[in-house]
Amino acid sequence: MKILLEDTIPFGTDYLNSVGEVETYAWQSLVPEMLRDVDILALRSTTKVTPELLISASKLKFVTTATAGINHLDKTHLDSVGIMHSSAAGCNAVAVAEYVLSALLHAQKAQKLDLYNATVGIVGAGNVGTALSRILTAVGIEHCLYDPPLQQALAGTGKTKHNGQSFVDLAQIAQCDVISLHVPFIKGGDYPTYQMIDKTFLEGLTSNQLLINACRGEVIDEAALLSVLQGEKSPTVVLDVFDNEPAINTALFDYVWFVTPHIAGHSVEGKVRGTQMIYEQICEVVGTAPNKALSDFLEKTNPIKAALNSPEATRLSVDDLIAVFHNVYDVAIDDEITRNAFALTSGHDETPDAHIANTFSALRKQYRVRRECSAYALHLPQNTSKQIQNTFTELGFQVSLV
Ligand SMILES: NC(=O)c1ccc[n+]([C@@H]2O[C@H](COP(=O)([O-])OP(=O)(O)OC[C@H]3O[C@@H](n4cnc5c(N)ncnc54)[C@H](O)[C@@H]3O)[C@@H](O)[C@H]2O)c1
Ligand SMILES: O=C(O)[C@H](O)[C@H](O)COP(=O)(O)O
Repeated sequence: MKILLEDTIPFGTDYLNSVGEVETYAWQSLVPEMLRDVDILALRSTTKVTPELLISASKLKFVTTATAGINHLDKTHLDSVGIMHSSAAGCNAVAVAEYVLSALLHAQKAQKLDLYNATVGIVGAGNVGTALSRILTAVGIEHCLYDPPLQQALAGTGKTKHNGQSFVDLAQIAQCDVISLHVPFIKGGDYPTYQMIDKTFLEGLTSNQLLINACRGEVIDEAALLSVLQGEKSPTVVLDVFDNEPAINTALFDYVWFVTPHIAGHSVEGKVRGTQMIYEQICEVVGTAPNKALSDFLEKTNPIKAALNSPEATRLSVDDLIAVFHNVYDVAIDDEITRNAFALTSGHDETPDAHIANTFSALRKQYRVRRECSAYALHLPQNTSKQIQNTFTELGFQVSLV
């Protein structure tokens, strides 16, 4: 069984070399001829699986992506030619939720938000939306959900809430202090998401609101966003994703608070979990039992020793949360790296458009090592209250008192 893997899949060969004859291809080098004798193809989101790519793939029986998003797979075509397909649903949900938490903590620090009195509107309550809801519940931040397909599916089973949270409509989401987008990019059908955050929605926002997009750029009408951002009552905006990646519109950078190059889900855990998931799927297709685990591939981290200002309080203070959590992930670091990379305009011989696309892609490919809360042992003072210990445990830390 020949398995062709994109070289962006961490530990792909280590996971799969006992399952079949593994070959890798360099990122962005895949052409139809390379698929002539391939049975299984595994890739990530920047490789588009189109009818043209598959023209010679007569043996191909399974395509899988080590990512949550699947809009790069032409599912209609795969179904029509009988090629099975799958994805790593939920692999990086926690990473994205941690990205959003970091943005919220910065908003509190910058006095853009009173976090413990704010409401977060989560658009899309799937794996990422649910992971974010869990984090917000752990920290005690009010939130609500907008997800008509899920709401309808749950209504069929007599449920009106998801994860204990209520559903609202899009008009109510538009009133929230924070709006965080976590839907797939879907064109057409009953619940399209293409530009669902449209001109009218954007023009209704005020300077007291924070809009975060870490799902897909196409979900926002980006031209309308730029025009609103250039206006008087522009909301604060955090963008991890853009229209037309990697050839993005960098004019947005001057108006957006934090910009990052589509890395919200790029924790080590998020990526390796993706590999673990596609490994298990491929084992099933091949008919072999998986015998490798995530823990075989994840290295240990150094512990974090937290000196809390108010360890005995019954509620974790935002300052103490910031002091601990920004050891794990700080979106401002990625914003700075991104802006610095795009600021280097000389020393290359590319056209401006090619320079933007290459810079965006390079930032993603060379992304730093970033771990999730679950990778860290957190040492708290002996007098830390049970409530604060629980909050950190629910955030994923391995908590102990020292
Ligand atoms: N920036 C990143 O690094 C990153 C990482 C992971 C995922 N993503 C993106 O985020 C998306 C969501 O990820 P996920 O893992 O939660 O996916 P998911 O499939 O688990 O959840 C998506 C949710 O959106 C809901 N939904 C679909 N259409 C909707 C609509 N019109 N209005 C409201 N809700 C709708 C679905 O019912 C579902 O509950 C992915 O498809 C991917 O494009 C980005
Ligand atoms: O859909 C996803 O899982 C995310 O957008 C993910 O970050 C994509 O990562 P990529 O394949 O582009 O490295």
